[in-house]
Amino acid sequence: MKICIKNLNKKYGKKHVLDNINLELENGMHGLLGPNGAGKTTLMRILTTLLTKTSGEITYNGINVDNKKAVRKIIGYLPQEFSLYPNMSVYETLEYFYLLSDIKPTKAKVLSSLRKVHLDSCKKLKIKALSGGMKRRLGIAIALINNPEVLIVDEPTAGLDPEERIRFRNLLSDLSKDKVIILSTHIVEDIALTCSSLTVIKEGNIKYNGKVSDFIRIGKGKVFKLPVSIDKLNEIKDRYVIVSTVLDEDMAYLKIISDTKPEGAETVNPTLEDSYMILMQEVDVNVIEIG
Ligand SMILES: Nc1ncnc2c1ncn2[C@@H]1O[C@H](COP(=O)(O)OP(=O)(O)OP(=O)(O)O)[C@@H](O)[C@H]1O
Repeated sequence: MKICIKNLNKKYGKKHVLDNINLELENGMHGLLGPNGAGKTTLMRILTTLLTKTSGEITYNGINVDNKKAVRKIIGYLPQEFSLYPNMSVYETLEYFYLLSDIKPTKAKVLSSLRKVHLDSCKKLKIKALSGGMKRRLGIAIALINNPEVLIVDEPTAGLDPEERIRFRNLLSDLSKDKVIILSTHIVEDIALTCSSLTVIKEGNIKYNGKVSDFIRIGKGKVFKLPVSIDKLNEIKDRYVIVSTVLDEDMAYLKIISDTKPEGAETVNPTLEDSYMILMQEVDVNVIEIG
């Protein structure tokens, strides 16, 4: 599968929300990252045919996005919010969505769908008894009913506990072998651990598109560990972008971003988050107190 996006624009009235987006996406896990209001959901909703573009062209192996009926057959979408009937069981819910998709829900098909998302042992549970992670895995099973070649997931791990996040990430990685998966998230770690390529959007413009490994190199030679005494902290805050602060007695152990190496600092390998911070030039101080 190859998705080609050419000169895509979306305006709400005079507001230019997507500004001449050009992208090519192939099979594998593709991350979509950007601050609130960057245009990620708008882009995903246009890709799923739920929203019409203002101008530009999108094709899926040559099939134009304007051909909604054909495109909907090849796309599965897990939106940020979705509702299910609380008193239906997991099995009944999936059966119901099979019917909505005009596919006969044989027992073998429904059970195979549940197995894919590791919910076969919970088939009798009512929706209201599911955890957030189980509900989202069921959402994936629903999105996969048509065996889509493209799967688009919006913030799937927000609010999940670490165990469910890991399980969900592994599920997406397994599915990405023969699909294009577009994963939009604010959780940079999810992208670092699952995606091979990445698009960063800010204010409707693409700031980066390419391999995750190349993106991380943006931060090479610009990220440092710097121990300072707590009384010098304010002075340092004015001079550098601080990505994390660990306080221990009268010392602060900082991770900072700087174009040049400050005195007393140690150069460290950048993470995806550090490189993202450099690209965005936004400060998000993370204070962990010890003792
Ligand atoms: N229906 C609408 N009418 C007018 N403006 C809209 C509409 N939907 C979204 N916007 C605006 O478009 C911009 C992009 O919104 P979008 O939801 O695509 O961003 P996002 O990157 O998904 O943000 P978030 O990470 O917060 O979900 C925002 O400025 C938003 O206010």
